[in-house]
Order: sequence, then C-alpha cells, then structure tokens
Amino acid sequence: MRSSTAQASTYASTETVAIPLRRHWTDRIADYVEISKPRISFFVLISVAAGFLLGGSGEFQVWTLANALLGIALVATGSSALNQYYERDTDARMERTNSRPIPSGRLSAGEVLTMGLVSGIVGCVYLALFVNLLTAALAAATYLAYTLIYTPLKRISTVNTAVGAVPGALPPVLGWTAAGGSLDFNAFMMFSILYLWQFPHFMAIAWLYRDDYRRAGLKMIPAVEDRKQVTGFVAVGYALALLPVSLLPGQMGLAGDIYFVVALVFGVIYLWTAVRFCKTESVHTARQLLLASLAYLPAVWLAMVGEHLHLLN
Ligand code: HEM
Ligand SMILES: CC(C)=CCC/C(C)=C/CC/C(C)=C/COP(=O)(O)OP(=O)(O)O
Repeated sequence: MRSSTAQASTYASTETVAIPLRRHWTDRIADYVEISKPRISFFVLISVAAGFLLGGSGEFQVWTLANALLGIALVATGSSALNQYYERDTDARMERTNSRPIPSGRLSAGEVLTMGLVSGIVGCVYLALFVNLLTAALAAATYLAYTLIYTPLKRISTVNTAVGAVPGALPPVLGWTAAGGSLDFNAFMMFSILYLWQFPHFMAIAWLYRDDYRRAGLKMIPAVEDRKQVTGFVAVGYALALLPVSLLPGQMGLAGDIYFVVALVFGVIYLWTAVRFCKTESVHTARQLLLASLAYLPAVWLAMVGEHLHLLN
C-alpha cells in the first residue's frame, strides 16, 4: 500500500465525543461557518455571480443578484451541513476532516442535521419568493443531487465524481436563470466548463488524500486504483476536453478576443500541470495542479464577464 506524506498516523475515534456544555457563542458561530465550507462556497458564489452577469438582459439588477447570492448561499450551506451530517463517521476517520465540528464534538449531529434542513429549505423558499421559480427549482435539484445521490455514492462507486460534478457545475446556471436567462446553449456552455474543470481539480485532491479516502472506505479513483497514472490520465483527459469547450463562449458571442486568450492561456497551464502530474505523480505536481485549478476559475469567469460587460474593452 502506498503512503502519503500529507498524512499522519493518528486519527480521531468514530465514537461519539463529549460535547462541552458551555462554549462562547462566537465559537459556536465559527463552527457553523466551518460547516458551510466557506472557501468552496465562496467559489460557488463567484460562479453564480458570473452566470448572473452573463445572463442578464443588460440592465443590472443589483437586488436580484443580492437575493440570488443569499438564497444560493443558504442552499449551499444546507447541502454542506447534510453532507457532514451523513459523513460524520467517515470524516472522523480522515485526517483532513477529523477536526470538523461533528467528529471533534463541537457540534452535535442533530444540530448539523437541523442546520442542513432549515438552511436548505429556507434558501429554496427565499429563491422562489425573491428571485424566480426556475432558480428555486434548480437550486433544490442541486441540493438534493449533492446530498441524496452524490454523498451516499461516495461509499459505493468511483462514478461518484462524475455524479457530484453535476451539482458542482450548476452554480453558474443558477446565476444565469436568476438574471432571467433560460436554459439555453449559453447556460449549457457554462455548465460544461465547470463540469469538466472539476475532474483535474479533484483528481489532484483525491490523489493527495488517497490514504485518507482508502481508510474511510470512500471510492475515489486513486484510493481504489493501484495502477499508476490512471488518476493522471483522467486529469489530462478532462483538462484536454476543457480546452475547446472553454473557447466556445468566444465563438458564440458571449465574450470576445480577450476572453479567448485568457481561456487559452489558463487552459494550457491547467493542461500542462495535469500532464506533469500524470508523468510524475507526487505531492508537488498534485499541489501545482490543484493550484492551477484554483487560479483557472476566477480568471476565466472574470475575463468572460469583463468582456461581456465591456469592462475590458
Ligand atoms: C466533484 C466535484 C468536487 C469535489 C469532489 C471537490 C472536492 C474538494 C475537496 C475535498 C477539497 C478540499 C481540499 C483540501 O482540504 O485540501 C476541495 C477544495 C476546493 N474546492 Fe473542490 N470539489 C469539487 C468541485 C468544486 C467546485 C464546483 C468548486 C467551485 C465552484 C470547488 C472549489 C474548491 C475550492 C475553492 C477549494 C479550496 C478550498 C480550501 O482551501 O479548502 N470545488 N474540493
Ligand atoms: C446551490 C448549491 C447546493 C451549491 C452547492 C454546489 C456544490 C455542493 C459544489 C461542490 C461540489 C462538490 C462535489 C464538493 C465536494 O464535496 P465532498 O463531500 O466530496 O467534500 P468533503 O470530502 O470535503 O466533504
């Protein structure tokens, strides 16, 4: 069995941890914020904002954008909470996640379950009341797909990544419909870009934490696949497919030449880091691929929106 330098050898027990009765309210708020996976949620909201600014009819509706961001943030928080409620046993077995609020005993499973249900339902109702029904329905579908399909599937099959990438790719579509856009080809293009982007992103992560995933019994490709480079080939394949798809918005009139150059440059860097990871699987190449993934998304959304709104030209 391979060992990862990113992991230590001691892990929290899966047994219930005593919850301190008296804790300062600011600590409890910090725990609830941690449950919402704030860094991923921030990227989700950037993607929503990009979809919104691209999907609008020209007139900038600042209140609709604010309502959409708030409602979707609530739904995303709810889905993260239900994910951590369901995975409290596997989270306790993984070094990356064993200090999360439930496995470390800072919040009870019941509190997180309640938060997941209340936040998800309130978010969907908020979107229905203050944005529109299509966005509310799509957000509800995202919430259900992430919690009821992707999360349980992580224990069953490596197909989980291709399934989880569907709710993962819906945020720009939610922004697009929130601005009044319909489910047309442009919305599908944004969905496709984010869908393909997730595979190299997650192959790097799954490889770095493969021992964690194996120990928890979660079926991620590098945790179940002993043949070298399979993870790398998946990363390269999707980074390669992303290149032409990411250039489509330039061809379809959603953006122009500046976007074309930015998408090409960042796409080539993403592909190059995937190839390097595939040739030599190491903590260094995996981290570089992860870094390239995190640089790619804001750069591409910014260029697309900036050019669409004539801020760059
Ligand atoms: C199949 C889909 C995805 C999976 C399985 C996945 C999984 C993960 C995991 C496990 C991490 C934590 C890495 C760590 O702790 O070092 C992570 C980090 C991150 N992901 Fe993803 N992700 C997916 C899709 C997305 C999407 C759609 C977005 C945004 C739109 C996103 C944005 C991020 C960001 C910004 C980070 C870094 C946050 C941090 O430092 O903790 N991911 N992802
Ligand atoms: C509107 C709405 C509901 C938006 C949310 C979209 C969303 C949840 C995007 C993230 C996609 C994803 C599969 C993340 C990894 O979760 P993981 O369970 O594999 O990560 P973990 O191991 O850190 O818990």
